[in-house]
Amino acid sequence: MPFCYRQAMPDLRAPLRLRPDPDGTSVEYRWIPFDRADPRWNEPLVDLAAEGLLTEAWYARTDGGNAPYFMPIAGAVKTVAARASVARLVREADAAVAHLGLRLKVLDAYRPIETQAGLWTFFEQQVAAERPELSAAEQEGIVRTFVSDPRRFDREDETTWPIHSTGGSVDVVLVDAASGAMLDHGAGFDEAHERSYTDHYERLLQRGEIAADDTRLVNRRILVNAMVNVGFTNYAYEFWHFDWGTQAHILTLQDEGQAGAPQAAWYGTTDLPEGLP
Ligand SMILES: C[C@@H](N)C(=O)N[C@H](C)C(=O)O
Repeated sequence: MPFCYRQAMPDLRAPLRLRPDPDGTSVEYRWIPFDRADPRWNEPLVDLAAEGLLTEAWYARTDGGNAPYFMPIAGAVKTVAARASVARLVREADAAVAHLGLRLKVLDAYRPIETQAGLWTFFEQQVAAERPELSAAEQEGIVRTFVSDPRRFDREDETTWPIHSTGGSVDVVLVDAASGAMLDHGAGFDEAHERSYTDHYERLLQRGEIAADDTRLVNRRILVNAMVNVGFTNYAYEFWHFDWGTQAHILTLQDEGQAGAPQAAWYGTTDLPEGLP
């Protein structure tokens, strides 16, 4: 049974947790240890589409429709794959939004290092072009907020493993079940802007700048509450990013001060099995 405060009938429209440090950026998870004795350590990656989930391999798209990239990212895989238990939990979250006429759609999960490097380069170039007044260190701080750093990756060094290379991280959005159209979450997927911070619209509501029924606020609440209720943690700077079993998952549980939370991650870096393109 995964560690979580699962509610039988969660209020999917409940307000979201606010980041404790609204000025902080990015999360340093690499010092969280791994438990290689955990039975889930060797759990296989599975194709999420074959598991009945809606998927769209955003980074592999060749039709130019994958903003903010508008082109495929190097090494992107066509299969949206995640660890078997992660697939099961996403299915549970998907079922929890069905009564609202909604589905979850997974845009990325397991990610090869080459793709992680391609994303890092994209954000480096974007931030440099948009924020030339910032120092190189300040620019890197923004890049780190939106992408895990792949540059020191070493299979033998567990402090260098980007979370998406473990199959325990998933990037998820809500879509209308009938039309398949992506809902308005108030920011685009992978949009490097404060609008993407999960609590952005909660803060606007607190300041009286939006109404309590604002679609962007409500959609974001439904997505995050559905995923968190089955055991995922959300990355505070990306409304779409969720973890289970990764170093970021453990770090977030610790930051939230959850008593009895696991102390070590159970998914390490892995490879796509042969047969999954
Ligand atoms: C690039 C974005 N979709 C993402 O996955 N960011 C997280 C923080 C990561 O790269 O680990």
